[in-house]
Order: sequence, then C-alpha cells, then structure tokens
Amino acid sequence: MTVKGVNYIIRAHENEVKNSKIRMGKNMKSVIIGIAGGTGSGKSTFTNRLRDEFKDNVAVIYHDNYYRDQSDIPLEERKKTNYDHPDAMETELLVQQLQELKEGKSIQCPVYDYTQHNRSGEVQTVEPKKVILLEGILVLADERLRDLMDIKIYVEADADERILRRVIRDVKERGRDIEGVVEQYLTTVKPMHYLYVEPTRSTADIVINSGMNSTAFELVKNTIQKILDSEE
Ligand SMILES: Nc1ncnc2c1ncn2[C@@H]1O[C@H](COP(=O)(O)OP(=O)(O)O)[C@@H](O)[C@H]1O
Ligand SMILES: Nc1ccn([C@@H]2O[C@H](COP(=O)(O)O)[C@@H](O)[C@H]2O)c(=O)n1
Repeated sequence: MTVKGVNYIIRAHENEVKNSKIRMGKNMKSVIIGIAGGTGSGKSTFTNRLRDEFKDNVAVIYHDNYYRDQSDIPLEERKKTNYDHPDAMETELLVQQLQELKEGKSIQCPVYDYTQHNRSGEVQTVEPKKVILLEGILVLADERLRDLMDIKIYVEADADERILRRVIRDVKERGRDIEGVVEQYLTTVKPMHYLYVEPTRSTADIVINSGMNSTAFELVKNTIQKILDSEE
C-alpha cells in the first residue's frame, strides 16, 4: 500500500507522549501553510523536507488522503475517475478537520491507497500543532481552504519535467503502467491542471521554482521557526 505521510504520522503518535512541549497550548493560534502546485512539481518533496526539519513540531496534512471513498464502485470503474477535478475530493471533511485542529482537537485523518484508487479504511491520528502544512494540487482552488490559510505557497515546474517525474513515480510507487499514466495525463490530468491548478498560482503569497530550491526552503524554514519560537 502506498500512503503519503503515514510513517510520519505513526512517528508523531509514538513521540507524542515524550514531546508534551510541542502540543498546542489552549490559547495558542495555529498557522496553516498551504503548499500547492501541479502534479510532479515537487510539492511533496518540499513539504517532506519541512517535515524532516521540524519533525513533530508541525502537523502535515495531504489533501490526497481526502479523495472520496469509492468502496461502492468496482476497481475497474474507480480507475476511470477524474482525480484532478475538485469534486473528487471530500474537501468538506478536510475543512471540518482543519477547524478542529485549530480548536486544539486531534483528528482522525483518512488514509488513501493509490493502488486501489480508494481509501484504505485506516485512519491516522493527527495532533494539533502550532504549524500545519497542507499539501495538494488543489489546496488553493477551494475558497474555504484559502480562507483558513495564513501562508499560501505554489511550487512551480515545467510541464515536461512534471510528467516525466510522474511517469517514474506512478510506475515505481503507485502501481501504474506507462500507457495508463500517459492516457490519464492526456485525458484528465493535463486539462484539469490548466482549468483548476495553474490558475491558483496567482492566489499564492510565494511561488517557488522547484521543490528542491534551497533558497526558498531556507526562507520558509526560517519563517516557520519564528512562528514556533513566538509566544502567541
Ligand atoms: N527538482 C527536482 N528534480 C528532480 N526530481 C525531482 C525534483 N522535485 C521532485 N522530484 C522527484 O519527482 C517526483 C515527484 O515529486 P513530488 O515531490 O512527489 O511531486 P508532487 O508532490 O508535486 O506530485 C519524486 O520522485 C521526486 O523525488
Ligand atoms: N486514485 C488516484 C488518486 C489520485 N491520482 C493522481 O494523484 C495526483 C495528485 O497527487 P500528486 O502527488 O501528483 O500531487 C493527481 O494528479 C491525480 O491524478 C491518481 O492517479 N489516482
């Protein structure tokens, strides 16, 4: 099963008792940082670098885990779903859970299985933290999510680089074949990108060229450190 972020969440859970310092205080405000960008742009790379830097001091939420449950549809049909349209996501659940995190409550986040094109049936406990990273192609496309965010980031990369990376990743990690990735890219991923993802670039506070951009990483890292060090 391929699951974004599950290792982190399990580690976060194990360390929770030890690290009472990193729990959010009752009156503490949490800051939500949205990290958007096209498929293969390097969003997860950038987000995971921040997660590795700050470990349990930040919560990380992947919008992909909120793809709708499709247990009532056979696998062959699930393969045909348009996963790049906003309706494919249960964003209403994500909005509700982000509000709960902001209120200092822990949440049970769904866990997605790309190989089955469905929720895995498992959930991860995510504890409230002062900084919440929210990653996904469409996180800036939803006004409710944008309104909850304090900092909006868009990771950019050329389309040819993105699709090349995606082919390799989807074959290696998401149980796909090359023909399937190309077919999906041309029929849904590419048109939806230009309809729903790329237009959100203009809503971002910061546009980053590549998820491996060290200068951008340092700037965002320093900003997060300041937030974590602040008394508020
Ligand atoms: N700047 C880069 N140069 C080369 N490979 C990259 C770069 N950024 C990301 N990758 C690789 O491309 C793949 C997709 O990156 P990822 O961060 O998962 O993209 P996204 O989350 O935006 O879909 C991963 O295998 C990652 O290691
Ligand atoms: N069952 C699914 C669900 C999603 N996808 C694709 O994932 C992409 C978003 O994830 P990134 O890490 O690439 O940002 C999105 O473009 C969907 O097409 C899928 O292929 N199958």
